[in-house]
Amino acid sequence: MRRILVAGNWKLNGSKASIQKLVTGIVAGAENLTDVSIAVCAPYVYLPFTAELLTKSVVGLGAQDVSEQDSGAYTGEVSASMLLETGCKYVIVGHSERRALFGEKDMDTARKFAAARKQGLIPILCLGESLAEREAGMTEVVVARQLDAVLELEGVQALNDAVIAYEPVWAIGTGKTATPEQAQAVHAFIRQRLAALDAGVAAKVQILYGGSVKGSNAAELFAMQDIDGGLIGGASLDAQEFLTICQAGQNQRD
Ligand SMILES: O=C(CO)COP(=O)(O)O
Repeated sequence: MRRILVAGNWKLNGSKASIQKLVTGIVAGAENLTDVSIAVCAPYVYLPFTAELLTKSVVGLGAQDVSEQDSGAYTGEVSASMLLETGCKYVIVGHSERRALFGEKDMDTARKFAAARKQGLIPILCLGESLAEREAGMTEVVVARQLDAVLELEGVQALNDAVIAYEPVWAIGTGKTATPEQAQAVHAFIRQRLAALDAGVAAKVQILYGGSVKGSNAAELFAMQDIDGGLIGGASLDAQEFLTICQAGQNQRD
C-alpha cells in the first residue's frame, strides 16, 4: 500500500507572522497523524524560518522551484544544494504556473528534476493539461509529453525517488475540482505509462492530485485507487483546513 502524502504549496503567500501561526497549528495537529506524510512548500526566503518552526516535527519542508544549475552566474536562481542545506526534503518542479507564466518548457522541468535528484531532494513533478487541451481531447497527449521529457533525460528508475502531481490547470484555484473519476482516469494513465517501462516503479510511485482540494472533497479523491494524496494550494494556508485534508489521508490508510 502506497503511503498518502499531503503537501501544501503556499505559492506567493505568507509573512513571518502568518507562517508562524500556520506552521504552529499544523505541527500541533500533525502529531497524531502518523499514517500520512505531510509537507509544506514555502517561498524561498521563508524556508529557513519555516525549517526552524518545523524542528522536531514530522512535517517535511519543500521549495516551490529550483535552478537546473548547481552554481555560477545565474542571478536570482537558487540551487538544489542550497535547498538541501536549508532543510528541504522536497521541491516542486514544473508547476503549471511556472510553465504558463514563466515560460518553463518540458525539458527545463526535466533538468530541474535532475538537479533536485542529484542532491537527494525529492522532486514533486507537476503534470497537467489546460482547459482548452482537455476540451480538445488532448489530456493524455499533454500529460504523456510532460512525463516523457523527464523519462528521456533521467530514465524510469528516477521515479523511484520522486513524486508526481497531476494538476489539471482548469482546476487550480478555480474551485472547480476534477471529479474523483476524472482524476483517477489520468492517474491510472500515468501509472500505466510507467508500468510499460517498469512495473515496480509504477507500483511504488506516489501520484498526488492537485486542484481545488479542500477538507470537504479530499476523502473522496484519496479513496481512488491511484490517488496517493494531494498537492494543496489555497486550502494549505489555513491550518485547520489543511489538517482536515491530512486527516482524510490518515483515515484512508487506517
Ligand atoms: O496549484 C495547486 C497546488 O500546487 C492547487 O492550487 P489550489 O488548491 O489553490 O487549487
